[in-house]
Amino acid sequence: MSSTNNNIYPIKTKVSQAQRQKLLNQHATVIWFTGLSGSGKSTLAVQLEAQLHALGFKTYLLDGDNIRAGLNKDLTFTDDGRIENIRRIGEVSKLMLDAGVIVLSAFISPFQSDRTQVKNIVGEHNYIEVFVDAPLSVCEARDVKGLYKKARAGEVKNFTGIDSPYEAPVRPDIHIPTHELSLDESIAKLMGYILEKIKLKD
Ligand SMILES: Nc1ncnc2c1ncn2[C@@H]1O[C@H](COP(=O)(O)OS(=O)(=O)O)[C@@H](OP(=O)(O)O)[C@H]1O
Ligand SMILES: Nc1ncnc2c1ncn2[C@@H]1O[C@H](COP(=O)(O)OP(=O)(O)O)[C@@H](O)[C@H]1O
Repeated sequence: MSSTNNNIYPIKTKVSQAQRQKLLNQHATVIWFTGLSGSGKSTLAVQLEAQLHALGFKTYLLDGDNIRAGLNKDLTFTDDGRIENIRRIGEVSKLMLDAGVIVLSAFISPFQSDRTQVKNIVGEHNYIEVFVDAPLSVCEARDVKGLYKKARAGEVKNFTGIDSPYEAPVRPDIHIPTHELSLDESIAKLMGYILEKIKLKD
């Protein structure tokens, strides 16, 4: 018997991912929302999940604030904290894909290399990247949680767009400029792209 890594011996299940997908009648996919704080990731992910669920798809939404309140509450907003945050969410997303689920992941995920790593972890045919795009000035004016104000006052450190970087995706699968599109228009654009991809093909 050979070990893959330090005496770890993964078991093989009797039920395959293909069988789980068939039971759920969907192509398990990760829909990855990336963008500045206040760009609209959570709003879009919540609405999209509701619409997909209403159509009978089995979904689960992973959202930055929720995950950082539990699984990842040990992590900070330093570069290293964010890198580990996204690595873990990539692995969680992979487990959920294995379960056959449509995963909506809404994280700032500011670094291109981390998003590429997630794509590699879950497989590029199972990954749809959504760039939720609004200029920093618009996100700051929205200031949904008052965090930009705190960051400008120096009360919150390492805030994305202020004193921590955001690397915009160069070739996202979908680009949603939320300062130009209404929520309904944004959801229509997302549905138009995603519905075909998550249908199970024979
Ligand atoms: N320093 C700093 N920078 C950015 N965001 C901050 C920070 N501190 C707290 N918050 C809150 O955490 C949410 C972002 O968490 P994420 O896990 O998505 O961030 S990351 O992907 O690890 O960069 C983010 O949620 P969104 O506004 O929905 O993006 C904030 O509510
Ligand atoms: N097209 C749009 N899509 C998503 N949110 C929008 C859009 N237009 C305006 N907004 C507003 O922008 C804000 C985005 O906040 P939120 O979803 O919490 O962003 P994030 O999760 O990226 O931090 C909300 O107040 C939302 O109503």
